[in-house]
Amino acid sequence: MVVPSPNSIMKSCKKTKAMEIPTIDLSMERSELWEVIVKACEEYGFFKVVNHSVPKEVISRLEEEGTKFFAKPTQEKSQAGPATPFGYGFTNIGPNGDVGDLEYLLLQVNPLCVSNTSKTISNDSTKFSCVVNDYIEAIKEVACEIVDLVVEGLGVPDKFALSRIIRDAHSDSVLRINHYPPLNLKLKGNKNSIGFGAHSDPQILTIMWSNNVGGLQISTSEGLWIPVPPDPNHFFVMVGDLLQVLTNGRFISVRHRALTNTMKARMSIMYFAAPPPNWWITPLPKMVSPPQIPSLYRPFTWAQYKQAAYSLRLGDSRLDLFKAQKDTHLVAASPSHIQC
Ligand SMILES: C=C1C[C@]23C[C@@]1(O)CC[C@H]2[C@@]12CC[C@H](O)[C@@](C)(C(=O)O1)[C@H]2[C@@H]3C(=O)O
Ligand SMILES: O=C(O)CCC(=O)C(=O)O
Ligand SMILES: [Fe+2]
Repeated sequence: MVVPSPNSIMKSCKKTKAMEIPTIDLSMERSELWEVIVKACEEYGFFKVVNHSVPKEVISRLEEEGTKFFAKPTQEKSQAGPATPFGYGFTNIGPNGDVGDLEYLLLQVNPLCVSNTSKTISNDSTKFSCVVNDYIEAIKEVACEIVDLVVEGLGVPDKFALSRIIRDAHSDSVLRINHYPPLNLKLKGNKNSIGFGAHSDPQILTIMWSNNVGGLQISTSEGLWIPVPPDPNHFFVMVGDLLQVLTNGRFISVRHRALTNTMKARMSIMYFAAPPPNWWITPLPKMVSPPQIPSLYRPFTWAQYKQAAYSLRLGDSRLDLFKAQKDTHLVAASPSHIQC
Protein backbone atom coordinates (compact mmCIF):
# COMPACT_ATOMS: atom_id res chain seq x y z
CA MET A 1 0.00 0.00 0.00
CA VAL A 2 1.27 3.49 -0.80
CA VAL A 3 0.46 5.74 2.15
CA PRO A 4 -0.01 9.47 1.44
CA SER A 5 2.41 11.62 3.37
CA PRO A 6 0.66 13.99 5.83
CA ASN A 7 2.74 16.92 4.58
CA SER A 8 1.90 16.31 0.99
CA ILE A 9 -0.48 19.17 0.32
CA MET A 10 1.80 21.87 -0.95
CA LYS A 11 1.01 25.19 -2.52
CA SER A 12 1.45 24.98 -6.27
CA CYS A 13 3.47 27.71 -7.86
CA LYS A 14 4.94 28.23 -11.28
CA LYS A 15 6.48 25.05 -12.64
CA THR A 16 6.05 23.22 -9.35
CA LYS A 17 3.36 20.71 -8.55
CA ALA A 18 1.91 19.30 -5.34
CA MET A 19 2.22 15.54 -5.12
CA GLU A 20 1.95 12.86 -2.51
CA ILE A 21 5.34 11.27 -2.05
CA PRO A 22 4.90 7.48 -2.17
CA THR A 23 5.66 6.11 1.28
CA ILE A 24 6.78 2.52 1.80
CA ASP A 25 6.41 0.96 5.22
CA LEU A 26 9.20 -1.60 5.51
CA SER A 27 7.39 -3.38 8.34
CA MET A 28 4.66 -4.51 5.94
CA GLU A 29 4.29 -8.10 4.69
CA ARG A 30 7.05 -8.85 2.19
CA SER A 31 4.55 -10.04 -0.42
CA GLU A 32 2.81 -6.63 -0.31
CA LEU A 33 6.06 -4.69 -0.09
CA TRP A 34 7.72 -5.64 -3.34
CA GLU A 35 4.63 -4.69 -5.30
CA VAL A 36 4.49 -1.13 -3.93
CA ILE A 37 8.22 -0.64 -4.25
CA VAL A 38 8.19 -1.65 -7.93
CA LYS A 39 5.21 0.67 -8.53
CA ALA A 40 6.97 3.64 -6.89
CA CYS A 41 10.18 2.95 -8.86
CA GLU A 42 8.22 2.79 -12.11
CA GLU A 43 6.09 5.86 -11.49
CA TYR A 44 8.48 8.27 -9.79
CA GLY A 45 11.86 6.61 -9.28
CA PHE A 46 11.51 8.03 -5.78
CA PHE A 47 9.87 7.13 -2.47
CA LYS A 48 10.08 7.54 1.28
CA VAL A 49 10.77 4.58 3.58
CA VAL A 50 9.39 4.37 7.08
CA ASN A 51 10.07 1.73 9.75
CA HIS A 52 13.63 1.17 8.60
CA SER A 53 16.26 -0.61 10.67
CA VAL A 54 18.73 2.26 11.22
CA PRO A 55 18.95 3.32 14.91
CA LYS A 56 18.29 7.04 15.50
CA GLU A 57 21.66 7.47 17.25
CA VAL A 58 23.56 6.20 14.21
CA ILE A 59 22.03 9.04 12.19
CA SER A 60 22.29 11.73 14.87
CA ARG A 61 25.97 10.95 15.57
CA LEU A 62 26.83 11.44 11.91
CA GLU A 63 24.71 14.59 11.72
CA GLU A 64 26.61 15.90 14.74
CA GLU A 65 30.00 15.13 13.14
CA GLY A 66 28.85 16.87 9.95
CA THR A 67 27.65 19.93 11.87
CA LYS A 68 30.95 20.12 13.78
CA PHE A 69 32.99 19.90 10.57
CA PHE A 70 31.01 22.49 8.56
CA ALA A 71 31.12 24.93 11.51
CA LYS A 72 34.94 25.07 11.26
CA PRO A 73 36.66 28.06 9.65
CA THR A 74 37.04 27.71 5.86
CA GLN A 75 40.80 27.47 6.09
CA GLU A 76 40.58 24.48 8.42
CA LYS A 77 37.93 22.77 6.28
CA SER A 78 40.03 23.28 3.18
CA GLN A 79 42.69 21.01 4.66
CA ALA A 80 40.30 18.14 3.91
CA GLY A 81 40.09 19.21 0.27
CA PRO A 82 40.02 19.63 -2.60
CA ALA A 83 37.55 16.81 -3.29
CA THR A 84 39.37 15.15 -6.18
CA PRO A 85 37.14 13.30 -5.83
CA PHE A 86 37.19 12.51 -2.08
CA GLY A 87 37.32 14.93 0.82
CA TYR A 88 35.96 18.46 1.21
CA GLY A 89 34.53 20.36 -1.73
CA PHE A 90 32.55 23.54 -2.05
CA THR A 91 30.56 25.76 -4.42
CA ASN A 92 31.38 24.07 -7.71
CA ILE A 93 29.53 20.81 -7.71
CA GLY A 94 31.49 19.11 -10.42
CA PRO A 95 34.61 19.37 -12.48
CA ASN A 96 32.68 21.05 -15.30
CA GLY A 97 31.91 24.32 -13.61
CA ASP A 98 28.40 23.28 -12.56
CA VAL A 99 27.16 25.89 -10.12
CA GLY A 100 25.62 25.25 -6.74
CA ASP A 101 25.67 26.86 -3.35
CA LEU A 102 26.90 24.09 -1.13
CA GLU A 103 29.83 22.51 0.60
CA TYR A 104 30.25 18.80 1.02
CA LEU A 105 32.30 15.87 2.18
CA LEU A 106 32.63 12.95 -0.20
CA LEU A 107 33.89 9.63 1.16
CA GLN A 108 34.48 6.22 -0.38
CA VAL A 109 32.67 3.66 1.78
CA ASN A 110 35.64 1.33 2.15
CA PRO A 111 36.76 1.49 5.87
CA LEU A 112 40.40 1.99 4.88
CA CYS A 113 39.50 4.93 2.63
CA VAL A 114 37.22 6.35 5.34
CA SER A 115 40.05 6.12 7.83
CA ASN A 116 42.53 7.85 5.49
CA THR A 117 40.16 10.67 4.50
CA SER A 118 39.05 11.14 8.15
CA LYS A 119 42.56 12.18 9.21
CA THR A 120 42.14 15.55 7.48
CA ILE A 121 38.47 15.95 8.45
CA SER A 122 38.45 15.54 12.21
CA ASN A 123 40.78 16.06 15.15
CA ASP A 124 39.35 12.83 16.52
CA SER A 125 39.59 10.88 13.28
CA THR A 126 39.07 7.51 15.00
CA LYS A 127 35.71 8.64 16.32
CA PHE A 128 34.78 10.22 12.97
CA SER A 129 35.66 6.99 11.11
CA CYS A 130 33.63 4.87 13.56
CA VAL A 131 30.59 7.10 13.22
CA VAL A 132 30.85 7.07 9.41
CA ASN A 133 31.42 3.30 9.25
CA ASP A 134 28.45 2.59 11.56
CA TYR A 135 26.23 4.71 9.32
CA ILE A 136 27.53 3.05 6.15
CA GLU A 137 26.99 -0.48 7.52
CA ALA A 138 23.42 0.35 8.60
CA ILE A 139 22.42 2.20 5.43
CA LYS A 140 23.94 -0.48 3.21
CA GLU A 141 21.52 -2.98 4.81
CA VAL A 142 18.58 -0.70 3.95
CA ALA A 143 19.81 -0.41 0.35
CA CYS A 144 20.24 -4.20 0.08
CA GLU A 145 16.80 -4.84 1.58
CA ILE A 146 15.26 -2.51 -1.00
CA VAL A 147 17.06 -3.98 -4.02
CA ASP A 148 16.22 -7.52 -2.84
CA LEU A 149 12.56 -6.47 -2.80
CA VAL A 150 12.93 -4.92 -6.26
CA VAL A 151 14.44 -8.17 -7.60
CA GLU A 152 11.62 -10.19 -6.07
CA GLY A 153 9.02 -7.78 -7.44
CA LEU A 154 10.48 -8.07 -10.94
CA GLY A 155 10.44 -11.87 -10.73
CA VAL A 156 14.20 -12.18 -11.18
CA PRO A 157 15.20 -15.76 -10.21
CA ASP A 158 18.60 -14.76 -8.77
CA LYS A 159 17.31 -13.33 -5.46
CA PHE A 160 20.47 -11.44 -4.63
CA ALA A 161 21.35 -10.26 -8.15
CA LEU A 162 21.55 -6.62 -7.05
CA SER A 163 22.45 -6.76 -3.36
CA ARG A 164 25.45 -8.95 -4.25
CA ILE A 165 26.83 -6.06 -6.33
CA ILE A 166 26.37 -3.55 -3.51
CA ARG A 167 27.88 -5.91 -0.92
CA ASP A 168 30.93 -6.65 -3.08
CA ALA A 169 34.14 -5.79 -1.23
CA HIS A 170 35.24 -3.66 -4.21
CA SER A 171 31.97 -1.78 -4.50
CA ASP A 172 32.49 1.86 -5.50
CA SER A 173 29.67 3.14 -3.26
CA VAL A 174 30.16 6.61 -1.80
CA LEU A 175 28.82 8.67 1.07
CA ARG A 176 28.25 12.36 0.64
CA ILE A 177 27.41 14.87 3.36
CA ASN A 178 25.99 18.05 1.81
CA HIS A 179 25.75 21.31 3.71
CA TYR A 180 23.72 24.18 2.27
CA PRO A 181 24.40 27.35 4.25
CA PRO A 182 21.39 29.70 4.54
CA LEU A 183 21.01 31.89 1.49
CA ASN A 184 22.20 35.44 2.02
CA LEU A 185 19.40 37.36 0.33
CA LYS A 186 21.33 40.63 0.38
CA LEU A 187 24.20 39.06 -1.51
CA LYS A 188 22.17 36.89 -3.84
CA GLY A 189 19.12 39.14 -4.37
CA ASN A 190 17.23 36.06 -5.49
CA LYS A 191 14.98 33.93 -3.30
CA ASN A 192 15.47 30.59 -5.02
CA SER A 193 19.13 29.82 -5.23
CA ILE A 194 20.19 26.45 -6.56
CA GLY A 195 22.09 24.46 -3.96
CA PHE A 196 22.62 21.42 -6.19
CA GLY A 197 21.67 21.64 -9.87
CA ALA A 198 19.22 19.27 -11.58
CA HIS A 199 20.62 15.79 -12.21
CA SER A 200 19.99 12.10 -11.78
CA ASP A 201 22.37 10.07 -9.66
CA PRO A 202 24.58 7.83 -11.81
CA GLN A 203 24.75 4.87 -9.39
CA ILE A 204 22.22 2.05 -8.72
CA LEU A 205 20.29 3.50 -5.80
CA THR A 206 20.60 6.49 -3.48
CA ILE A 207 19.41 6.50 0.12
CA MET A 208 19.01 10.01 1.43
CA TRP A 209 18.58 11.47 4.88
CA SER A 210 18.12 15.19 5.47
CA ASN A 211 17.63 17.41 8.47
CA ASN A 212 14.34 19.20 9.01
CA VAL A 213 14.99 21.87 6.37
CA GLY A 214 13.30 21.54 2.98
CA GLY A 215 14.98 22.07 -0.37
CA LEU A 216 14.89 18.82 -2.31
CA GLN A 217 12.69 18.79 -5.40
CA ILE A 218 12.07 15.92 -7.78
CA SER A 219 11.05 16.25 -11.39
CA THR A 220 8.02 14.64 -13.03
CA SER A 221 8.24 13.26 -16.57
CA GLU A 222 6.52 16.51 -17.71
CA GLY A 223 9.33 18.53 -16.17
CA LEU A 224 7.38 19.92 -13.21
CA TRP A 225 9.24 20.24 -9.92
CA ILE A 226 7.74 18.59 -6.84
CA PRO A 227 8.98 19.90 -3.49
CA VAL A 228 9.71 17.07 -1.06
CA PRO A 229 8.76 17.93 2.54
CA PRO A 230 11.74 17.19 4.81
CA ASP A 231 11.46 14.27 7.22
CA PRO A 232 14.51 13.57 9.41
CA ASN A 233 12.87 10.46 10.89
CA HIS A 234 12.77 8.62 7.61
CA PHE A 235 14.83 8.01 4.48
CA PHE A 236 14.17 8.83 0.85
CA VAL A 237 15.17 6.48 -1.94
CA MET A 238 16.12 7.50 -5.48
CA VAL A 239 16.44 5.25 -8.50
CA GLY A 240 19.84 5.86 -10.11
CA ASP A 241 20.88 5.59 -13.78
CA LEU A 242 22.30 2.08 -13.38
CA LEU A 243 19.00 0.74 -12.03
CA GLN A 244 17.29 2.24 -15.06
CA VAL A 245 19.66 0.21 -17.25
CA LEU A 246 19.44 -2.95 -15.10
CA THR A 247 15.63 -2.85 -15.48
CA ASN A 248 15.97 -2.08 -19.21
CA GLY A 249 14.19 1.25 -18.77
CA ARG A 250 11.27 -0.08 -16.71
CA PHE A 251 12.42 2.11 -13.82
CA ILE A 252 13.44 5.68 -14.54
CA SER A 253 16.22 7.41 -12.63
CA VAL A 254 14.74 10.43 -10.89
CA ARG A 255 15.91 13.92 -11.79
CA HIS A 256 16.23 16.04 -8.70
CA ARG A 257 17.75 19.26 -7.42
CA ALA A 258 18.20 21.02 -4.09
CA LEU A 259 17.35 24.66 -3.39
CA THR A 260 18.91 26.57 -0.52
CA ASN A 261 16.80 27.86 2.33
CA THR A 262 16.78 31.58 3.09
CA MET A 263 16.95 31.16 6.87
CA LYS A 264 18.24 27.77 7.91
CA ALA A 265 21.19 25.57 7.08
CA ARG A 266 20.28 22.32 5.40
CA MET A 267 22.22 19.10 5.68
CA SER A 268 21.71 15.96 3.65
CA ILE A 269 23.50 12.64 3.89
CA MET A 270 23.50 10.60 0.71
CA TYR A 271 24.55 6.98 0.32
CA PHE A 272 25.12 6.10 -3.33
CA ALA A 273 25.09 2.33 -3.84
CA ALA A 274 27.40 1.42 -6.73
CA PRO A 275 29.05 -1.66 -8.25
CA PRO A 276 32.79 -2.30 -8.39
CA PRO A 277 34.42 -0.21 -11.18
CA ASN A 278 34.98 -3.17 -13.54
CA TRP A 279 31.45 -4.53 -13.17
CA TRP A 280 29.63 -4.90 -16.51
CA ILE A 281 26.20 -3.30 -16.57
CA THR A 282 23.54 -4.93 -18.74
CA PRO A 283 19.80 -5.33 -18.15
CA LEU A 284 18.90 -8.24 -15.85
CA PRO A 285 18.16 -11.31 -18.05
CA LYS A 286 14.51 -11.27 -16.96
CA MET A 287 14.11 -7.74 -18.39
CA VAL A 288 15.03 -8.60 -21.97
CA SER A 289 13.61 -11.10 -24.43
CA PRO A 290 15.08 -10.54 -27.89
CA PRO A 291 14.00 -9.96 -30.55
CA GLN A 292 10.70 -8.62 -29.11
CA ILE A 293 12.26 -6.93 -26.08
CA PRO A 294 15.88 -6.15 -26.91
CA SER A 295 18.27 -4.46 -24.53
CA LEU A 296 17.87 -0.69 -24.78
CA TYR A 297 21.48 -0.20 -23.76
CA ARG A 298 24.82 -1.55 -24.88
CA PRO A 299 26.99 -3.17 -22.19
CA PHE A 300 29.36 -0.90 -20.29
CA THR A 301 31.35 -0.99 -17.09
CA TRP A 302 30.63 1.26 -14.13
CA ALA A 303 34.09 2.80 -14.61
CA GLN A 304 33.18 3.73 -18.20
CA TYR A 305 29.85 5.18 -17.12
CA LYS A 306 31.40 7.13 -14.28
CA GLN A 307 33.99 8.58 -16.61
CA ALA A 308 31.22 9.70 -18.96
CA ALA A 309 29.18 11.14 -16.07
CA TYR A 310 32.12 13.11 -14.75
CA SER A 311 33.07 14.47 -18.15
CA LEU A 312 29.59 15.82 -18.88
CA ARG A 313 27.78 18.70 -17.25
CA LEU A 314 25.45 17.95 -14.36
CA GLY A 315 22.17 18.22 -16.25
CA ASP A 316 23.27 16.30 -19.36
CA SER A 317 21.52 13.09 -20.23
CA ARG A 318 24.45 10.72 -19.96
CA LEU A 319 22.49 7.51 -20.53
CA ASP A 320 21.85 8.56 -24.14
CA LEU A 321 25.52 7.81 -24.80
CA PHE A 322 24.94 4.18 -23.93
CA LYS A 323 21.71 3.54 -25.83
CA ALA A 324 21.78 0.56 -28.19
CA GLN A 325 20.67 2.48 -31.25
CA LYS A 326 21.03 1.01 -34.69
CA ASP A 327 21.35 4.29 -36.63
CA THR A 328 25.06 4.87 -36.34
CA HIS A 329 24.91 8.65 -36.61
CA LEU A 330 23.00 8.71 -33.31
CA VAL A 331 25.40 6.40 -31.50
CA ALA A 332 27.82 8.45 -29.48
CA ALA A 333 31.50 7.77 -29.16
CA SER A 334 32.36 4.83 -26.94
CA PRO A 335 33.35 5.94 -23.41
CA SER A 336 37.00 5.43 -24.22
CA HIS A 337 36.67 8.23 -26.78
CA ILE A 338 35.18 10.68 -24.36
CA GLN A 339 37.49 13.53 -23.42
CA CYS A 340 37.89 14.23 -19.72
C1 LIG B 1 28.97 17.60 -11.89
C2 LIG B 1 29.19 16.44 -11.35
C3 LIG B 1 29.18 16.16 -9.88
C4 LIG B 1 29.06 14.67 -9.84
C5 LIG B 1 29.96 14.30 -10.99
C6 LIG B 1 29.44 15.18 -12.10
O1 LIG B 1 30.32 15.36 -13.15
C7 LIG B 1 28.12 14.58 -12.61
C8 LIG B 1 27.44 13.72 -11.52
C9 LIG B 1 27.58 14.34 -10.12
C10 LIG B 1 27.19 13.36 -9.06
C11 LIG B 1 25.71 13.44 -8.64
C12 LIG B 1 25.44 12.38 -7.60
C13 LIG B 1 26.51 12.35 -6.53
O2 LIG B 1 26.36 13.47 -5.68
C14 LIG B 1 27.95 12.36 -7.13
C15 LIG B 1 28.98 12.11 -6.04
C16 LIG B 1 28.02 11.41 -8.26
O3 LIG B 1 28.41 10.28 -8.24
O4 LIG B 1 27.58 12.02 -9.40
C17 LIG B 1 28.09 13.67 -7.89
C18 LIG B 1 29.43 13.93 -8.55
C19 LIG B 1 30.41 14.70 -7.68
O5 LIG B 1 30.03 15.56 -6.89
O6 LIG B 1 31.61 14.43 -7.77
O1 LIG C 1 20.78 17.55 -0.77
C1 LIG C 1 19.91 17.04 -1.47
O2 LIG C 1 18.72 17.04 -1.15
C2 LIG C 1 20.27 16.40 -2.78
C3 LIG C 1 21.74 16.15 -2.96
C4 LIG C 1 22.03 15.36 -4.18
O3 LIG C 1 21.23 15.27 -5.07
C5 LIG C 1 23.31 14.66 -4.30
O4 LIG C 1 24.16 14.75 -3.39
O5 LIG C 1 23.48 13.97 -5.33
FE1 LIG D 1 21.71 13.64 -6.42
